[in-house]
Amino acid sequence: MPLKTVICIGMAGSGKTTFMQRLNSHMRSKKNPPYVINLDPAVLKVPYGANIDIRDSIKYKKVMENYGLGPNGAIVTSLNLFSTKIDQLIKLVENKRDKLEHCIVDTPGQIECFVWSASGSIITESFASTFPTVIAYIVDTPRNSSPTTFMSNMLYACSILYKTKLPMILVFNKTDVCNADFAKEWMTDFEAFQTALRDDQELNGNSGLGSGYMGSLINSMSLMLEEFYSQLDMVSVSSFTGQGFDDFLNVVNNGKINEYDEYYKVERERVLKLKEEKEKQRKDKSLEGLMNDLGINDKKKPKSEDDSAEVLSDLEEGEDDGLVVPDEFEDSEREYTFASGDRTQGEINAQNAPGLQKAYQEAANRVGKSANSETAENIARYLRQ
Ligand SMILES: Nc1nc2c(ncn2[C@@H]2O[C@H](COP(=O)(O)OP(=O)(O)OP(=O)(O)O)[C@@H](O)[C@H]2O)c(=O)[nH]1
Repeated sequence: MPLKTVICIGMAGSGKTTFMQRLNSHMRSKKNPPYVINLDPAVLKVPYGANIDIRDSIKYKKVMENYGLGPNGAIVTSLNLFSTKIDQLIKLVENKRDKLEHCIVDTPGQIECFVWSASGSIITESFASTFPTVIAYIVDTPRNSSPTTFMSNMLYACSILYKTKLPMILVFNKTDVCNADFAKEWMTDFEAFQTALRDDQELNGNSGLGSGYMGSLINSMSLMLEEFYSQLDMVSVSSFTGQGFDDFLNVVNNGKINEYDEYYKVERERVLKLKEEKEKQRKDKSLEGLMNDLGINDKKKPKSEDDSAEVLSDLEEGEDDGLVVPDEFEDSEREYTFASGDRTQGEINAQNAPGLQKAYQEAANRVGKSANSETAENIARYLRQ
């Protein structure tokens, strides 16, 4: 059995962490322990034993202080910093490929920080391109018993499904408090949802969310979402009592993983190939532009030889051009860093020059330019400036 990844996503307070805790203990009780990852940098306490915890490498409060950020900005920045290490994380999980069957991942409560950030996409993509991956979208059942809240949550889930292009399981949590049968009915019977919306309108009058523009918007949305519902599996669970976790595992292992292999993997490979080709074209183009700028592209003559237009400047010779000269102490180290000398920190400095030179020499060779080491050195010097 290949190792599968389950990424838990859900609105703040939907019970992701409690769900992770219960899933972990449920799997352990079946003698099938998972590999557990926490990607929420802001959580104070993780109630399950995590094999990898983002908080070990990123100090969320320090990120806030050092970068002068608010809580959400700091979550995104923490994820950005962490995503530079994603290949190492994937390698660690890959080492468990033959020993474990599942890897479960908790994500930040501020759903948009993960789902709509570049780093969230990088992390999700990295998992999905290495292991069969499903999204467990956790829904707070009692809070979604109003048709308008339910619809808003489903729209969010829909956007995540189409963005990640990964199989999704809707997990209606907290069913010890409120049964999720109503949700099942709304998802399968359009008339039932319309009736609930009408009832809500009658109950709350014009002040309710189910009335006016919102009401008619939700009405139309519910028609549109029929297609979305048909692509989903739904389970109801209680992270408190453990009810429904066998069903959840059954859907992960037998239903959604097959879907991943049949449809998503093929689609993913096609998209990745397309992306690679586009990226290669973009790199070739920007390298050519760079060569042109430096006047070393033999396809084009240097500008000064054939350009009739002159570049005008208001500056007298020797006049200050306003460029800021860096302070001597400006390159002092930040307090918060990853391992020293790591290029992923995002600093391209003078020490990286030999590496840069080599990389650009190779790049120049790849695009068939007659680049010699002097050319590459020029490029490196240009970039350093
Ligand atoms: N009754 C009941 N309460 C639950 C259940 N699961 C979680 N809760 C409660 O819901 C609240 C939020 O749970 P968390 O697990 O912290 O939710 P979360 O989605 O991880 O929260 P954030 O990461 O902060 O967004 C807590 O008070 C939990 O005790 C459940 O199955 N039943």
